[in-house]
This record gives sequence, structure tokens and C-alpha cells, in this order.
Amino acid sequence: MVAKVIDGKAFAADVRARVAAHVARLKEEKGIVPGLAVVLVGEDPASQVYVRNKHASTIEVGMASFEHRLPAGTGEAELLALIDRLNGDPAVHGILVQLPLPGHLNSELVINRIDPAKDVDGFHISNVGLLGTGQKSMVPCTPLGCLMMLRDHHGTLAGLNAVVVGRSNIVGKPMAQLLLGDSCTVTIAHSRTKDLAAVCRGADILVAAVGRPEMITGEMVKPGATVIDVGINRIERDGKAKLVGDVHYESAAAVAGAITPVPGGVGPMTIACLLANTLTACCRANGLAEPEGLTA
Ligand SMILES: Nc1nc(=O)c2c([nH]1)NC[C@@H]1CN(c3ccc(C(=O)N[C@@H](CCC(=O)O)C(=O)O)cc3)C=[N+]21
Repeated sequence: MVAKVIDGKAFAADVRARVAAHVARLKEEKGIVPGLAVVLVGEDPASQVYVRNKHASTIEVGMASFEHRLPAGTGEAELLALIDRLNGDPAVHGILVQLPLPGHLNSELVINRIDPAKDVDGFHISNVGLLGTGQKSMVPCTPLGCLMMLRDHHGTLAGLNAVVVGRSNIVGKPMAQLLLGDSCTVTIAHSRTKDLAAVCRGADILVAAVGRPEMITGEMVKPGATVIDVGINRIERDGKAKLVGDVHYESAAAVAGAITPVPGGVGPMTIACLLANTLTACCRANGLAEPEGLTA
């Protein structure tokens, strides 16, 4: 079997177009412009690229983008004061604090300072609790993007065996909650799981979010399964820099029914879902109906 390639880049472009159409309608009918504030502390080069991409995509869909770049040595009180200011700013509907933060800053404290209604990353403990209890929340962007692609490919996910490899707070755990919400039978596996290959081979849906380059190989994939590769690893091969996922693409694609590539899979969907979440937050803040097909 040769897997169908799930084109995350094209899917993300479609999500952004739907967001843009809704934003245009909000502007025209209500005079409302959704706004996203992105806070970057320090000069990490990878983070700077991400923040630049987020800014460009935000403008492109017609939203307002507020960028706050702070020096690496910024104190906690100063950062918290900025978040308080953004919490109180009615032009700001979404707030994202780029992670990782410099080591002297307590990221849990900082994230939990964000108004949960503006927490477009879905990392605030209130949103985590709401998601875990099946209540309306802001949903983390990467798992939301994976869920959208899975629903599109399968129609319904009910009754399918889903294995999530990785137990991080930003991907693995919320991904498992979302799959459970769509009535999958969910297993969370990780680096200490006994006979990981056998566990993975039981999956109709296999989500790889371990952060280890090409760890999930074809022999761990059930024939016909859907493989979602969340990993983004920069490696060097044959003297060249290369971006690879947590899945060994070639061997997995030979067995899977469908697979997301890296790059061009989950990554672009993450940014598209950030915009979708900002739109959702704006609609909720104004007591308006939420955008259809762009929420969990
Ligand atoms: N508070 C916070 N929220 C985040 O959502 C967040 C963060 N911090 N810190 C960093 C990570 C990383 N992240 C990515 C988003 C898009 C791509 C993406 O579009 N990747 C492209 C390729 C990019 C490339 O070529 O480098 C792709 O996979 O096709 C990747 C990574 C969001 N993050």
C-alpha cells in the first residue's frame, strides 16, 4: 500500500482562507477587527522566524497583529505587567507568549497570568481543565490542526484505536483529550512504554509527538493506518541541514493508508489554527456565533 499524503500546507491555506472570509464579514457587518498579540522574550533565532511567520499570516487574514519583542534579560514583573496590559486591551483578542522563555522566567506563572479567554495557545490551566472535562475552551493549536486533518480524512473517528506517542502538555495530552472527545479508544504511549512497536501496531490513528527524529518506523505502523507526524527536528545528513519528523517517512509511507509529511504537514496547520483560535476568541468576546468548522 502506498499512503495518501495529507497535504497540511494546502489544508492550512484553506483554513486561513475561511478565517479571512469570516474576518472580512466581521469587519463589514460589525466593524470588529480580531487582534493577536505575540510576545517574544530574547533573541532565539528559531523563535524569531516563527514570530515573523505568525505576524505575516495574521496580517494576511485581515487581523491586527501586535508584536512585543522584549530583551532576553526582561524581569518577571515587567513581563507580567505587559500581560496584564494586554489582558485589559479590548483590541487584543488573543495573546501568545512564545515558548521557550529564557530560563530565569517561570513559564507556568507567565502562561497562567493570561486571561483564559485570550489564551489562544490553550496552555492556561483553566483551558486544560475545561478541555479535560469536555467543556468549551481554547484548544492548543497543534492538536487542533491534527484533529481537523483527521476528521477530514476519516469523516468520523468514533471507535477507532488512536495511539498518541508522547505525553507533553502542549501536544500529547491535549491530543489524547481531543481524540477521546471524538470517541476514539485512546492510548498514550511514551519513551518508557513496554513494547512500543506492538502498541503502535494496534493503532488505526498513530500520532507521533516524541521529539526524536525518525523514531517511528514502518514496522511500527499497522497496514492502512493514518500516521500524523508532529515532530520537527533539524538534523544534518550528508553534510546538509534537513528537517525531519518523528516518523521515518519512507518506511511508514510504504505501510500507512495516509500520512502527513514534514515539512508541509502539521507545522503549517499549527499557525492556521492559531488564527482560527484568535477568531474564535474574538467572536466569544463579542457574544457572536463561533466560526463553523474551525473549533474542536
Ligand atoms: N507559545 C507558543 N506557541 C506555539 O505554537 C509555538 C511556540 N510557542 N514555540 C515554538 C513552537 C513551534 N511552532 C511551529 C509552528 C509552525 C511550524 C511550521 O509551519 N513548520 C513548517 C516548516 C518550517 C521550517 O521550514 O522551519 C512545516 O512543518 O512545514 C513549525 C513550528 C509553534 N510553536
